[in-house]
Amino acid sequence: MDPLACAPMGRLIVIEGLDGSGKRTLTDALTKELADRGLTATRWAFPRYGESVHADLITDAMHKRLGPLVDTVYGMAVLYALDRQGAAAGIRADLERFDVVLVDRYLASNAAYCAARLHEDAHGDMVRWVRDVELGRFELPVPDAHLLLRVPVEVAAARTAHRADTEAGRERDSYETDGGLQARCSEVYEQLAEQNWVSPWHVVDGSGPVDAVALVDRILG
Ligand SMILES: Cc1cn([C@H]2C[C@H](O)[C@@H](COP(=O)(O)O)O2)c(=O)[nH]c1=O
Repeated sequence: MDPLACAPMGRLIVIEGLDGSGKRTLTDALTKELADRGLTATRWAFPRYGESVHADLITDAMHKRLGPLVDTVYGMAVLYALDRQGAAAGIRADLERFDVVLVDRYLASNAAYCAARLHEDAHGDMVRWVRDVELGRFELPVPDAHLLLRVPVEVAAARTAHRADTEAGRERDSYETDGGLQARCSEVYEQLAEQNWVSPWHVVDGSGPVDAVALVDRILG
């Protein structure tokens, strides 16, 4: 074997969608389907609650624990980006060890949610900023593909409300209770998918069960 040949890198697949779109369930189904095909997979989720100081600061802001202080879109965008920067080396290492690395929310969440909190005129600048900072300056591993779980905003909202009622300690955060934000966010996601922002996007209907077999076929080509 050529000693200079590089080991093949795993694929970095990002799962995106509104709060309540079913990202966790889809990630579980993909993990199982990949294992059934004899492929190794691991997973990450952002923000890294309980694992990074940046995620702790995000939680304070999301649950309105800042008192008279205000969170700003820019401040939040930086915190989310720093949370990911702290994970970059770990993700890179996983890409060398696993066939597939599944990520539940990545920089596209920052682009979609932060843009959705700004006037439409500023959306382009926000989306560019996220890409330049996270992939450019922070050098995060670049995704090979994005999966966007498309669900009507009302369906996603009903799911997060149900989760808050039935799961202990799963109180809805300030983004989840803001229907206007979720609706604008959904629009930005559609634009990112349309542009194949950063990598190819696959749109998946998340209102019912997802066919993981067909989806893995699509992703792996
Ligand atoms: C990962 C990430 C999440 N978010 C938002 C989306 C969610 O409403 C919220 C928390 O994510 P979660 O509900 O999936 O735990 O943070 C961003 O605004 N930027 C990011 O980079």
